[in-house]
Amino acid sequence: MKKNAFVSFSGKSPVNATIYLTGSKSESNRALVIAALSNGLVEVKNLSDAADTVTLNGILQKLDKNTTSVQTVDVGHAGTAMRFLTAFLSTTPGRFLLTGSKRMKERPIKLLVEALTTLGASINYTEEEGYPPLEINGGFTQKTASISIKGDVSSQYLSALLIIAPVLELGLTLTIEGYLTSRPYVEMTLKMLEETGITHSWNDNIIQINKQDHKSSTLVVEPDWSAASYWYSIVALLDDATIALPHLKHASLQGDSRIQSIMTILGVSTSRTAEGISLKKVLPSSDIDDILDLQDCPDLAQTIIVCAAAKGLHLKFTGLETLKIKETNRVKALQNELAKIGVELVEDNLIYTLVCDNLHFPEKVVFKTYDDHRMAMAFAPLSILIKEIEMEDMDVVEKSYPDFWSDLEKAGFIIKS
Ligand SMILES: O=C(O)C1=C[C@@H](OP(=O)(O)O)[C@@H](O)[C@H](O)C1
Ligand SMILES: C=C(OP(=O)(O)O)C(=O)O
Repeated sequence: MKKNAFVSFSGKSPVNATIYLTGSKSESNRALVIAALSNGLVEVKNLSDAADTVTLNGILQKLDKNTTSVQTVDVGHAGTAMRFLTAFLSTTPGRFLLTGSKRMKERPIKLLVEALTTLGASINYTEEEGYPPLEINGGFTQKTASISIKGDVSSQYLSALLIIAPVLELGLTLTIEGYLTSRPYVEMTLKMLEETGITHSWNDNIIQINKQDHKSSTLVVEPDWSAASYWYSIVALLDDATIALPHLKHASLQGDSRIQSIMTILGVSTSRTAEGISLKKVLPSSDIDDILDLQDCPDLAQTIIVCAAAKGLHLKFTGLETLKIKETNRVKALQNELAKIGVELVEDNLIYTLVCDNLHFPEKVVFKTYDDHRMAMAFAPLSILIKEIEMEDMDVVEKSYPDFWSDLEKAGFIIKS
């Protein structure tokens, strides 16, 4: 049963809180699949509590290597798990039906399936062509090392292919066609592979990985920068606040650490401390780019757009194309919910502009979350400005940040369900 959260802010200022964020979902999901392919050589520490990671871990633990019957693998809403498992199961002897939630069946996977099929994998669609569920006959004889894939739909396809590359008999030569979206996630994949001894070359648009063994190593997952972004929004909307985020790394594997520089324009300064990172409310920097390009960090888009809207900033954004194929169509979801505070997000030729002339904060707003954790977490900070928010389906946050609501309580928010 879905339950709603009633969120308000105590008004107590200044806010001083220390928040221990869970591990990065992206790093955790890579670590799990790399470890599963490493013949027991790679160990993983500090796994995320994110439901997507718990789901992927459960699936990998439960796989039966000795059965010839079809194993049904259900990833729910977990996009990275779907993409990584499509590649992983293709290399794993056995028969699998890889499926997910209703929304997962609307999230495209054709480019990845085509790339794997070119390598030699056996994958069929059981419902709509180009979308999960997939029927996978795992453990293929590789036909070629060379494949190419469009880079502008989802970087997860590339990461999925790169993670299995070291165990492919002929290795992998991956040509990226066109623009590479979410590029830092591909860099994260390669860096984590490097930590486990896997070497690669990346020249122009070609990434090459030879067949090679992982080395005995430990992948230690960093705290989640996407989760940290909601704390930046909270600090930006408060009059006076200091938030400590222990163990968070300034120089991170995660591209979402870019929130540090972006949030200077919304009035949050970041400092490095002996423990990790500390956020403080400051005067906003006036050094604003004409257009903020979010292609490298799509998961920050909702945080930044909602926070900027609440501050009445007429900012412009590009790089939002991939938002339409995530947990929901995030552009539409943002447009619908921002309208409730009088803000429009207007698209013109792939440039999105916040129009805040009618910005207002009603006494109470009910926000919908569209089965999207980031909708709930991006809009919750508005309870600093709106007397009461009713957030639909509060447990949606479990996908990446299960402690979100209890962490808010530590900073003076009041959460009732
Ligand atoms: O590889 C990853 O861990 C991710 C890549 C991004 O997806 P796209 O590459 O589809 O933009 C991001 O939005 C997602 O939350 C996690
Ligand atoms: C898009 C996301 O996740 P995924 O694609 O893994 O479902 C996300 O966490 O914002």
